[in-house]
Amino acid sequence: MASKVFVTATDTDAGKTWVTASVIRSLLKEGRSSAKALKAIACGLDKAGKNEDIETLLSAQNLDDADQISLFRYALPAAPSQAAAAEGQAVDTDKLVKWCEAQSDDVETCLIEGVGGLMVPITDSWLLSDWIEAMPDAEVWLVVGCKLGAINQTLLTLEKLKQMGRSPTRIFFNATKPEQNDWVAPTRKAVEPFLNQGCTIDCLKYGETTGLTA
Ligand SMILES: Nc1ncnc2c1ncn2[C@@H]1O[C@H](COP(=O)(O)OP(=O)(O)OP(=O)(O)O)[C@@H](O)[C@H]1O
Ligand SMILES: C[C@H](N)[C@H](N)CCCCCC(=O)O
Ligand SMILES: [Mg+2]
Repeated sequence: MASKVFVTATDTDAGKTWVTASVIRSLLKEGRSSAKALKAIACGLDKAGKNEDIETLLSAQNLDDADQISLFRYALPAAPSQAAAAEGQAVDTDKLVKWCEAQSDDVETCLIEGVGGLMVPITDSWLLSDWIEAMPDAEVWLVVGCKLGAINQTLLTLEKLKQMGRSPTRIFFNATKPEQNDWVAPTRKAVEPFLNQGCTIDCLKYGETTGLTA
């Protein structure tokens, strides 16, 4: 398994945190303690100042301090450019990339969960795709939230990743709700002919986790 993996998706709520938590649990259970999962930018805090993704990933790693896995946190559940602006701030993208690289240097395997999908603005002039480009040695994994419309979202995402020279090494066809289970196979069937050679395919129905570690 690559030392650095960037987990992106077709959209927000596709299952990035679900997949990332599932994989980090497997890695740590195997005794590979030098693995870490990050949610570097989190948007959406509850009244106690907690973010759901961060809590899920902390719990999967038996950690308790948000600062261990997260750098920028904003209250508004929106794109980072907007969530930061609502607090009179902007994401410092240099700091973000340097922090992710430094975190990755400390461990054998580092999973980095993105935010929403590939074209989400991190700032008004820097997209999530720019974040991936700034981390050229990270593998890209793509999580597909299977539903009507996901085929188009997936092919657009694959096209952009191909243009970037960063086609995914692994794709997850995921159901985030029981009623999405029936969309997993048809979405996979339509997308598979367009996948780059060597891309590993995983299908996760609602409630299923992945034991994958490599
Ligand atoms: N295979 C699955 N089985 C059961 N629940 C799932 C599955 N995948 C995702 N979910 C649930 O669906 C919701 C959305 O998934 P998740 O939070 O992982 O999406 P995300 O891509 O990380 O979204 P965001 O863009 O907000 O980070 C969560 O409540 C999660 O627990
Ligand atoms: C708040 C949410 N859960 C994510 N963290 C942010 C998703 C931003 C999506 C923006 C968009 O694509 O319109
Ligand atoms: Mg998430």
